Amino acid sequence: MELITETKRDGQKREHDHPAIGLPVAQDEEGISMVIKNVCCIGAGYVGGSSCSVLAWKCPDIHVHVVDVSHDTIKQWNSHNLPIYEPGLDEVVKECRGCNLFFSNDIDRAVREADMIFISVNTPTKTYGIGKGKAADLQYVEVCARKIAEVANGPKIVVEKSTVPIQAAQFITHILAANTKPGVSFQVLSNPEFLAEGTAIENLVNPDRVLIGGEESSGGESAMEELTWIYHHWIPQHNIITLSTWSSQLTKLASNAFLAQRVSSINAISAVCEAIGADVSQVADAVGRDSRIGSKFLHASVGFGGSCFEKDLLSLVYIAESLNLPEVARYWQHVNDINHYQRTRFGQRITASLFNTVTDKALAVFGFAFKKNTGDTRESPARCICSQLLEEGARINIYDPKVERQQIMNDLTSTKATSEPERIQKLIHIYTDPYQAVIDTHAIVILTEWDEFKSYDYKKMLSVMKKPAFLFDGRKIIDHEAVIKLGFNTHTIGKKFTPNTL
Ligand SMILES: NC(=O)c1ccc[n+]([C@@H]2O[C@H](COP(=O)([O-])OP(=O)(O)OC[C@H]3O[C@@H](n4cnc5c(N)ncnc54)[C@H](O)[C@@H]3O)[C@@H](O)[C@H]2O)c1
Ligand SMILES: O=c1ccn([C@@H]2O[C@H](COP(=O)(O)OP(=O)(O)O[C@H]3O[C@H](CO)[C@@H](O)[C@H](O)[C@H]3O)[C@@H](O)[C@H]2O)c(=O)[nH]1
Repeated sequence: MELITETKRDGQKREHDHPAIGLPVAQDEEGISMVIKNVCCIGAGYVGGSSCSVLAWKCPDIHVHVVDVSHDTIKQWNSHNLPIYEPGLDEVVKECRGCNLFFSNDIDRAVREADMIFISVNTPTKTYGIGKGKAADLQYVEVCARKIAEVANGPKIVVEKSTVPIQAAQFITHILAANTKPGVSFQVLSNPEFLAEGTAIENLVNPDRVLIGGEESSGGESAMEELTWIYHHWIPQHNIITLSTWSSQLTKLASNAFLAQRVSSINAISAVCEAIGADVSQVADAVGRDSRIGSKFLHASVGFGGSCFEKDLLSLVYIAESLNLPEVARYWQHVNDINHYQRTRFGQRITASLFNTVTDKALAVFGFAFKKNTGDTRESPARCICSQLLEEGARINIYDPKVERQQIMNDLTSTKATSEPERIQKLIHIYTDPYQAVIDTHAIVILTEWDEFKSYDYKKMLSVMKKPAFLFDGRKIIDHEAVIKLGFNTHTIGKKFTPNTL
């Protein structure tokens, strides 16, 4: 394995390739000795990688070992090119890696050495069998529970960080309890993660709240105290909420459902605005000034994306259906349905505005990630809208500052996206320069809210485009008056189109 040399917080240059052991006993503020904290995290994805990097950074007295089944992912965590893009993450990893933060594939060793084990593996929507298309797939969580049961050699606190349906902690507890050996005991806690991609480091350093759910027993309470002690290194007590396991798990799903519901609510209003001639930005601003409502998550858009909102909404729908609460299930299902409606509506508006056909027309697409400041394309509205346009025969020139070319190609030509991958592939061109991407196109379509899109020279772009030139702002980030003055026919969410007569 390649050795990395990095300058650490003590100013020393160090090389490393494997986890160190034998860190000193930790002490809290009063100088009371706490148990040695060897923390292990199973799953080196967005959540495991970022949250444990911050944990190592804020707790130099804790040894943090992040493990994963994927060799490629771990190789990247141990390189200068991390597997995920998050503002600020590189700096945190650089400072701690090789000191008290380690990444490896040695899951057995990490579990054995840890006194606290975070489970941060993926919990996608099931694509098969019972609950297909709605229920969370817990197979990876179960594999972790069984692995911990198999190799644990002493008392362990198991912390479920993945987003899971209620009752998941019970099934983890059941698997662990059925496999206890002499000298081995387990406590299971729920500690859902609330970071948002693109702002993960900021959210982890200054969280609105941290939830710690556990059992009402002396073992459960002392495990909760241990985890509270870790978070106390940087988070004030009033932001740490202890609650029951079920409340903790349900709060995570409810929080995402509430946020998604706000986006769908304003998007539903945006359709009304377009029909009657009101402006959704004005409505959102005025509605959000009511302090009981607040202004966040009221930005109308092409719809929400990302790996969590849809998945967690569907999981909530499935739970409600399983509990025989069909009205509740329908309510949350509709939040997701409005999201699909919003994406489709925008794609249809593009085709309708371009004289009812986009066949063989070149369109420049700005943005493919599901939101700005991330390279993540999971459930990105751009995937859905591009697929819609490709189905209509449009040629699309895509530019995104962070998404890799291969990722875009995979997303648009996978069997999930199309039944004709070869035809579709020929219609897609990926650009690294937005000014090249617009040459000879009929329209610019903005699908991610990257800040750099606001400051482009649209006059220069217009000069190399076909006329009449169109601009579809699916994120409402451009100065529309300015681009209309330049000569663009400008369409945006939540506002009626006025033909450009200039
Ligand atoms: N991405 C987010 O912004 C976010 C935020 C909050 C909560 N969550 C939740 O956190 C969980 C993880 O999400 P993510 O985005 O980090 O997922 P991810 O897909 O980025 O990472 C999951 C990692 O777990 C690894 N893994 C799977 N099974 C494993 C096993 N048995 N042993 C070792 N490694 C294994 C995978 O290889 C992968 O690297 C999910 O439940 C998600 O809903 C995600
Ligand atoms: O006013 C808004 C706000 C967001 N969005 C879109 O909604 C999606 C989700 O955005 P955001 O919530 O910022 O990003 P995520 O990384 O998906 O984070 C959500 O999902 C995570 C995973 O569960 C949670 O941890 C976070 O708290 C929760 O915000 C993105 O496509 C945004 O563009 C809008 O369209 N309008």
